[in-house]
Amino acid sequence: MSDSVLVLNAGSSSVKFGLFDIGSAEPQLQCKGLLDEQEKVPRIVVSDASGKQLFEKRRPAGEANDDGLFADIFAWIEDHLVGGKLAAVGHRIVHGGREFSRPVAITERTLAALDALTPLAPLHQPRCLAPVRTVQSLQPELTQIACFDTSFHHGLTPPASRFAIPRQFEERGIRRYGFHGLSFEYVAGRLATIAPQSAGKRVVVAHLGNGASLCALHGGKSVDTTMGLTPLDGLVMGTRCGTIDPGVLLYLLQEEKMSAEKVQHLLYEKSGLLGVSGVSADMRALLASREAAARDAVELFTFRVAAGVAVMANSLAGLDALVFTGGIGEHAAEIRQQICDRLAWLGVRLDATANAKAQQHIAAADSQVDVLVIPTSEETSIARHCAALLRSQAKA
Ligand SMILES: Nc1ncnc2c1ncn2[C@@H]1O[C@H](COP(=O)(O)OP(=O)(O)O)[C@@H](O)[C@H]1O
Ligand SMILES: CC(=O)OP(=O)(O)O
Ligand SMILES: [Mg+2]
Repeated sequence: MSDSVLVLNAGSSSVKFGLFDIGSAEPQLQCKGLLDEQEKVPRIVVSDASGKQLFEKRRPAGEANDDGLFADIFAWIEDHLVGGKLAAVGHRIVHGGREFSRPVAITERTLAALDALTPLAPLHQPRCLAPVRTVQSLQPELTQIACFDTSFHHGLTPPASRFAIPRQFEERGIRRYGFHGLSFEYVAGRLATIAPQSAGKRVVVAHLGNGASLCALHGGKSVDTTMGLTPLDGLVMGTRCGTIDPGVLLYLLQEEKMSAEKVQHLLYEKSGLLGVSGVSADMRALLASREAAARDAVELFTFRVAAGVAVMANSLAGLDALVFTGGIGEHAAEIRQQICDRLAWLGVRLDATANAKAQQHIAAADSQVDVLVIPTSEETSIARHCAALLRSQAKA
């Protein structure tokens, strides 16, 4: 049996992991797992590549950190590695800042540089970096590789990358970085296989999960995206406000006398679907709710996704394909329908039956825009990057 890579993807509402065999050109998923913290009792669930459950363990609710969780994941994987060895652990790191434009092996210096980016992704960066430290303490010799959400957007140029503030701030790195790049990269690759006629054209990918953003792809490359310096910008998210008049922040600070920490907490953790609905950050709960405020939150979500698609279409000077991915994008037919209804003026039309069944192609025959559902796999993107980096290190 050949070597494996363990991939850890610590997102804002879930921790996902995958064990990949990297013996062949394309990494092969051996097993995958999930910790769903939105359930009342958080559970780790491990299943094989086909989805058959292999292992389940409940975690105590409200743990102070994920150390115990990662120790459990590690123990399970070590027990199930037959033959070959674990060559590396690959991590999804949300912010790579100016410095990290491609995957790197993690050193103490890298870790310190990534830690310093925490103010630019306060919800994510600590969650992404904690498992790096846990693995360091469990297996100090094991290679760990950082793969960045921001890398895929590194080629963004003005005007898409620029904020309208004095230029000296841009020189200091205050610009749009964009996130969810590992997901957009994976989806762009799948699109090239599934719909090669659309892949090279003007494509908008809607990654709609707990965090949500859009990416304008031209020739498979990111040319615009809705997130900015931080993953707070753009669409309405589970608990994040998305685009907001910056005057609101000034008002909260100056007139409401809120501290910067309180404003950060409000905008990252208490806003978005949760803040508007007062019910939940989870789209499943909002769609099931009879509360008017839950409907308001869904309406604002779809309104802003559709508005964002129009902005991305502007960057592409048109729209040939729209792809839905992420937890909401893949599973919520009603949300896809509402968004596409709002985009009818751009020539987007859904086939209601195909949409309800979440088929790969969901555009109606008369749609001017191809519409697809493509399940994402940030873990596969990370495994590919790790395998490539390990191969290049072996050659060097
Ligand atoms: N069947 C479903 N219907 C509606 N929304 C769903 C469904 N399944 C998952 N979701 C939504 O997807 C979100 C999680 O998306 P995901 O991409 O897995 O999250 P993360 O951003 O943490 O990676 C959940 O918060 C939930 O709102
Ligand atoms: C960048 C981001 O928002 O990530 P997630 O969707 O995992 O919260
Ligand atoms: Mg995610």
